[in-house]
Amino acid sequence: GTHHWIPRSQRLFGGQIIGQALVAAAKSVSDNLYAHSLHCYFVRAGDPKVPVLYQVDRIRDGRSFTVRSVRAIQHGQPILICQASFQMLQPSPLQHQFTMPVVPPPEDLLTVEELIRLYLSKPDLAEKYKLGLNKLLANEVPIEIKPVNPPVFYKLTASEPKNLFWVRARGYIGEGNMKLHCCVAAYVSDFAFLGTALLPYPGYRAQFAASLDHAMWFHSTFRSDEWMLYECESPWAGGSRGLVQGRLWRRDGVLAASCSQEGVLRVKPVTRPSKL
Ligand SMILES: CC(C)(COP(=O)(O)OP(=O)(O)OC[C@H]1O[C@@H](n2cnc3c(N)ncnc32)[C@H](O)[C@@H]1OP(=O)(O)O)[C@@H](O)C(=O)NCCC(=O)NCCSC(=O)CCCC(=O)O
Repeated sequence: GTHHWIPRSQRLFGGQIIGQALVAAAKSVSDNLYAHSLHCYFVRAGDPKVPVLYQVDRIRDGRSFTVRSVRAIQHGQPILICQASFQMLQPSPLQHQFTMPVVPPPEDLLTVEELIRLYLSKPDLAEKYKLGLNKLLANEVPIEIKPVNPPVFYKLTASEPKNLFWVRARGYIGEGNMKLHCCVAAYVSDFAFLGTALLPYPGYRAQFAASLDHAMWFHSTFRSDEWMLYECESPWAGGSRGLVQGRLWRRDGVLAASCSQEGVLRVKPVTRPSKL
């Protein structure tokens, strides 16, 4: 595996490692099998200077379900362990899902880049904020995001640990095969996910944040290069960790995938200049 976007932390983006691990697992199963879940642990930081080797163990080929175990390796040591399970299509009368939240369509909302440009155009914006916003703009990620409730940059207001945004992979993937869309969704699902746990704490900034584990369940067909609504919430934080859960919705209201993640979150208070 080679690298795309590298986060500022200079450790490999977790979503990239999961997505590539799923590519590796999917290559070892037959075409009539579809990914339905994966469970991963991030055990070491990924090194952006070298590629990643994905080693797949064929755990079991069953009649309906097939399980693979993948180790992502760098410098001879695992950085991620991932179990992925595939199933042949087996329709059933048992079928239900939650209802997608009602939100404005992506066409009515601005991308993160457009929001940043809007902020940068404000004449009274302090120089130090301009620098930070320009850095964010230069941070070219292969994902497009349209927040439903755009953040007010640099305003220290606590909010509920809930976040809603439209998301899609940049560029055109096409119908392609469903396995590829699942791999791209795995990439997308890790982006800005753990940050949901920090929303109630604007007085603190993350000194060290990294995902510890990530699980996903794929429910229906979808296209990761088309807008999906990512509904994220954090039901709990404690012990220097935060738990986040997410649902990826197709824009027609079909639940495409569910995700869960726990991450280590070590924070320090934001220091504000004295008003005296
Ligand atoms: C999670 C860890 C770090 C756990 O390993 P560990 O040996 O147990 O490490 P550790 O003791 O936690 O140390 C890590 C670091 O935390 C420091 N530390 C330790 N205790 C404290 C403390 N009380 N206060 C403040 N700092 C503390 C340690 O000194 C370590 O710092 P250092 O790395 O030496 O600078 C490791 O397993 C690991 O690195 N796993 C990989 C995690 C990862 O890379 N995940 C994927 C990337 S994260 C991501 O992609 C999310 C992106 C989010 C987004 O951009 O939206």
